[in-house]
Amino acid sequence: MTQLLDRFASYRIMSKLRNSLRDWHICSPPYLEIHSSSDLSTLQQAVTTQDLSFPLICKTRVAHGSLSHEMSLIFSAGSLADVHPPCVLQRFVNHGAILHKVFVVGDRHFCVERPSLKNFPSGPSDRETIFFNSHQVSKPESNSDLTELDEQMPSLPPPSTEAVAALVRELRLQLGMALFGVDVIININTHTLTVIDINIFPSYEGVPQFFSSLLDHIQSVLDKQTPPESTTKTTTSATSSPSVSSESDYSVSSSSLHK
Ligand SMILES: O=P(O)(O)O[C@H]1[C@H](O)[C@@H](OP(=O)(O)O)[C@H](OP(=O)(O)O)[C@@H](OP(=O)(O)O)[C@H]1O
Ligand SMILES: Nc1ncnc2c1ncn2[C@@H]1O[C@H](COP(=O)(O)OP(=O)(O)O)[C@@H](O)[C@H]1O
Ligand SMILES: [Mg+2]
Repeated sequence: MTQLLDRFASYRIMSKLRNSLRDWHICSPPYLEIHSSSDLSTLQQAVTTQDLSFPLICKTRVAHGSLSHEMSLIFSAGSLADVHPPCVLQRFVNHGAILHKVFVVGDRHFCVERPSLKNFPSGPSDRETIFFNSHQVSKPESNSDLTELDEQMPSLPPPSTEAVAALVRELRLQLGMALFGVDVIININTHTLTVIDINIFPSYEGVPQFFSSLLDHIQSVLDKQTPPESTTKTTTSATSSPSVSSESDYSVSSSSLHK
């Protein structure tokens, strides 16, 4: 669970998805971990070596808390002086300003559309670094110049239902969690489903079925935990089992309920 608090850890999980989900053409953008401050030329060299093309999006290593949503868009090698380690530099992927939030509750998941960053021309440019807070661009009510497309573009296909289901199945296994969120975008050029973020405590905003799904999930956890003999002794034992408090799935759901 703690791995999702650290973008270095969660991005390693994300980058392995390309192999495990090869048949579904799911990927995550290439990125570079910046552990500590170094001189500009070393950083520029690292970016070139990793074949990271501009623009780049820079995000803090820490993935939760108010400061973790402060990020920047960097358009040239000279502007790499604007990064503040520890952080990740990730290739910016044009996606038509649409974010798909996938909210997972046990065996079920729900997709909700959100606003997102607009497209930017590929390749380096002399544009100044743009500093922004992700809550300005990807909350349901976000209304920012950064999410207004500068050009008309054909609408993108929604993410494939089967590919999203495969992604959720794989992440559930890898994370060993039943309550989490995944942010995905569709690359406007390749239509590839691209994973950009995994969230430990998503809001489930826009999912009216959340509470009933959560109850179903808790019930299924309890059903799996109840020893077979006790089910025959009393019909109420499944809902009163005290052992549930040590179940990690339940701890997570409990925290989510308190958000
Ligand atoms: O990192 P912390 O400070 O815990 O902030 C969280 C994350 O930003 C969540 O996802 P993301 O990182 O993708 O923005 C977000 O959920 P949603 O984006 O799903 O709404 C939560 O929104 P609220 O639960 O609404 O506060 C927000 O509290
Ligand atoms: N690689 C990327 N390419 C394009 N847009 C991105 C990329 N990564 C993030 N974004 C945009 O930035 C927003 C915040 O990034 P995200 O990694 O989800 O951070 P947070 O933890 O703040 O939610 C996303 O909702 C999306 O609009
Ligand atoms: Mg996010």
